Amino acid sequence: MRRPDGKIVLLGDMNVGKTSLLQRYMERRFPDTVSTVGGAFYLKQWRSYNISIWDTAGREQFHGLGSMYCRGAAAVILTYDVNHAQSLLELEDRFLGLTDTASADCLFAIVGNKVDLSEEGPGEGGQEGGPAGGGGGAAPRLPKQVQPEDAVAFYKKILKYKMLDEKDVPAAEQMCFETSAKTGHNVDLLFETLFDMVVPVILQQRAQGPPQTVDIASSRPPARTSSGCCA
Ligand SMILES: Nc1nc2c(ncn2[C@@H]2O[C@H](COP(=O)(O)OP(=O)(O)OP(=O)(O)O)[C@@H](O)[C@H]2O)c(=O)[nH]1
Ligand SMILES: [Mg+2]
Repeated sequence: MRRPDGKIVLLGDMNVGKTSLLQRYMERRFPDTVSTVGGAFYLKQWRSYNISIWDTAGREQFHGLGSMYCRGAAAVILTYDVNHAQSLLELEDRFLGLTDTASADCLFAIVGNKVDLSEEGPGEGGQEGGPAGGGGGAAPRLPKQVQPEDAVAFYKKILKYKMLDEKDVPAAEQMCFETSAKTGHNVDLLFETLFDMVVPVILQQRAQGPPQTVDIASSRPPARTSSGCCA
């Protein structure tokens, strides 16, 4: 099996759409999901690099596994639901600490998912969304509870927590995304922006010594999603 050169990990509360985002990107569809048990990964070839993308369980009972999945990560995608303010608070309270095991150069992306459901968000109708409103059985729109500025403020808190200087890391505006796994809005942009950014981190990790990525040949994640999405 190909050995991954670098690792990206999705973290966030249950139900925010981590599995759906990954399936939208890797399989170009929005299937029904079941709450993830343990974790699962996909392998993505990007240029000449193999990047593993790990989906984790948001459920409290699997919380202890999070720091294991983050070990050596080149990037972490901290995911929340724009229509559910508590999911952003959970990132700070429960998930940020799990990233202590990530690479010292780890990049952080903050992703507000389910914008298709919010009153101000892009509607359904293809990869880049469509007209707002969406008739014909579309779910009723919800008041958006988290604004982009809230995500930017959280990004700045992360820099403080990691004791990083703003000028040494990508700007908050570059690392905060609003997505819809349902319509595909910004999903390619999110993953492909990160892939391009992790390549220098991978090169840096290589220069520092043996990779800290999980050896897929010998690792056994505790369980896979029932969608069986491991590549
Ligand atoms: N409308 C809408 N629904 C979404 C979106 N993303 C996910 N969902 C729905 O939200 C529910 C949870 O999605 P999952 O992808 O399973 O969430 P998760 O973050 O992986 O949850 P855990 O595995 O429990 O941590 C499912 O019913 C999805 O269909 C989105 O962008 N828009
Ligand atoms: Mg999941």
